[in-house]
Amino acid sequence: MFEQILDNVRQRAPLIHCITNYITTNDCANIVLACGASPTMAEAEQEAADIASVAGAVDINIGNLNTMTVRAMHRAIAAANQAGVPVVLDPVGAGASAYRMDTLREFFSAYQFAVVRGNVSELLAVGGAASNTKGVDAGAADAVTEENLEERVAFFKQLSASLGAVVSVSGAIDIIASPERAYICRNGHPMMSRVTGTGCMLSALTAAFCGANHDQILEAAAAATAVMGVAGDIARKKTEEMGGGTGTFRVCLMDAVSLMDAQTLQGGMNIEIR
Ligand SMILES: Nc1ncnc2c1ncn2[C@@H]1O[C@H](COP(=O)(O)OP(=O)(O)OP(=O)(O)O)[C@@H](O)[C@H]1O
Ligand SMILES: Cc1ncsc1CCO
Ligand SMILES: [Mg+2]
Repeated sequence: MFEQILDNVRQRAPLIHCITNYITTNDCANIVLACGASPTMAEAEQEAADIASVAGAVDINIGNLNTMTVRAMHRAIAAANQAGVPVVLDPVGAGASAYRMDTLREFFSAYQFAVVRGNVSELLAVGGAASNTKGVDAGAADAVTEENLEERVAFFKQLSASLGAVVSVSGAIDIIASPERAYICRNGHPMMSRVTGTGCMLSALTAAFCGANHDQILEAAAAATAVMGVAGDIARKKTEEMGGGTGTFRVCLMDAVSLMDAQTLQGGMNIEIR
């Protein structure tokens, strides 16, 4: 099924409108291209609605907010909701500041999101639980482990129900939850958290996958996570062979997403459903 979802991205090449942070915007544009979709980064409030309303999906990332981009985000999300375009929200740094939490609260009260995708500390904060977020990074104490997996899956299924959105949580163990069903993904490598923006890239990738698969949002979000995880495994191996560090790894990760095919995905992914 994930192979078909990937194939749809390549065949349909959806336009993905991203309003993201300037730290990782180039990586987000490149990962969208790498998977076969077509990115446009546009954050002027004057044009946000025009672009969002004709996109296959919209990616909203609150990593580095300012008054102007928040205004553009409101325009883009409202237009996407009006046009039936799925919106992926990355609540970067949720729990780190009142400004981020207030902005998220405004979003959740006014709009509908297809997927809310972030690291575990961010999604604990979104769900109103105690969060140990370290700025934009997940706190070690919040990690999903084999011991707390059952409890976390239940929490994120419930959060999915209350947000009316798929909840996609990244870390060593990824959880992609709807109210009834969750995919658990155990691919990837800790080196992924030593490169900035792998989560931002995963959100952009999730938007690309949703943009080509409007009728299967849960599966599209899980497939995006599986592709990123398998790419992380491949990149780790390549980096090791080259004796490289995090810089090499970043390039290998992009390569692995661009070269991903059905067979590699099928053979590499470690996914379970609960
Ligand atoms: N310890 C780990 N082991 C395996 N994979 C990991 C690990 N940590 C992160 N990943 C993978 O890295 C990607 C990004 O996840 P992470 O939780 O670091 O996102 P993030 O905190 O939102 O990143 P950022 O905000 O820096 O862009 C996901 O594909 C995730 O599966
Ligand atoms: C480092 C950083 N700071 C704000 S956004 C961002 C990119 C990773 O989320
Ligand atoms: Mg993040």
